[in-house]
Amino acid sequence: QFSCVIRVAIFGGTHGNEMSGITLVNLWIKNGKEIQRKGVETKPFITNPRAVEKCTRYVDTDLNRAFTTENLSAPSGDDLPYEVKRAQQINEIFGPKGSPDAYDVIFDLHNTTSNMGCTLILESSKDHFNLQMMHYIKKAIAPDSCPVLLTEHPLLKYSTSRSVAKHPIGLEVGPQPQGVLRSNIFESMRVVLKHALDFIELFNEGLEFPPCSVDVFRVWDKMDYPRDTNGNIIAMVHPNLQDCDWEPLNPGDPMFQMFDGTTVRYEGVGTVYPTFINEAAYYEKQQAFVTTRRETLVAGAIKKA
Ligand SMILES: CC(=O)N[C@@H](CC(=O)O)C(=O)O
Ligand SMILES: [Zn+2]
Repeated sequence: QFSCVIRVAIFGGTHGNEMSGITLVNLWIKNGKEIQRKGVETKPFITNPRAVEKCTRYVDTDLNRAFTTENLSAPSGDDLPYEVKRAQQINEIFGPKGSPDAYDVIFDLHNTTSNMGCTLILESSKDHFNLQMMHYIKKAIAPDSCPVLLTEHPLLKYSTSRSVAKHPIGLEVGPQPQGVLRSNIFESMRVVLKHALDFIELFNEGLEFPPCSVDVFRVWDKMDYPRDTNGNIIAMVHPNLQDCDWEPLNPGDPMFQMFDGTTVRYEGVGTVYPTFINEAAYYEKQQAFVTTRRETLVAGAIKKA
């Protein structure tokens, strides 16, 4: 599965207003010492330079939704949206997606305005390499925590920049406003990446990682803000829910506060764990938060061939 040299890319600026990843990647492009590991080729890369320049999420369309087979196989031309052209270039450099030539690992660095702490995003419950890595990171940063969000879902999964790699990993750290750098958020992203690269080095040196289990939050549903018949938002995230990412939300618990002061309560079946609560970038996606359910995944042993 792994060739001799493990190829790793670190993406910053997939969204041009998420400053931690942009800043770290630019630092590492200047001086890569911190991210060098034995037997590992690590490439720091700014994925959406035009959005970074304008300090905006994207220019034409969301790059982190653009890596569909349809986009990647579209005949290239000047009329394509900027991010679709960029997705094709990224797929050429780091992919092709789904092929043996693709990069082994891509870390994609994001910030959120939600109070999610340092979240690892996993795209497949069957990715034992990533599960082992996440297990390693969780142990390394304890007693601090680092929740794993599993985005595997028949309808809600999206085509990310990192998905061109064999093992895609999203790193989502918040709360941090768009266009702003906060030292605590910046440092926690840096620390998680350090442990991740340490893991890859140990794996590359031939260390065997025994079977383990990893607690994850699996994406369950997306919740929109209450709206009037014209589609205008008529409520806010309820104060009891605001900033309570990863905490249980039970049927009957307050969810939204209408502008007229009344409370909208959660009416689902059973306990869910909301996250991406009040994420600024998701207003345009009609999403106030996502619900997740807790699950324990088992990772088989891994060892480099
Ligand atoms: C706030 C934000 O941009 N979150 C990312 C999550 C991810 O990378 O999977 C996104 O929507 O693309
Ligand atoms: Zn982002």
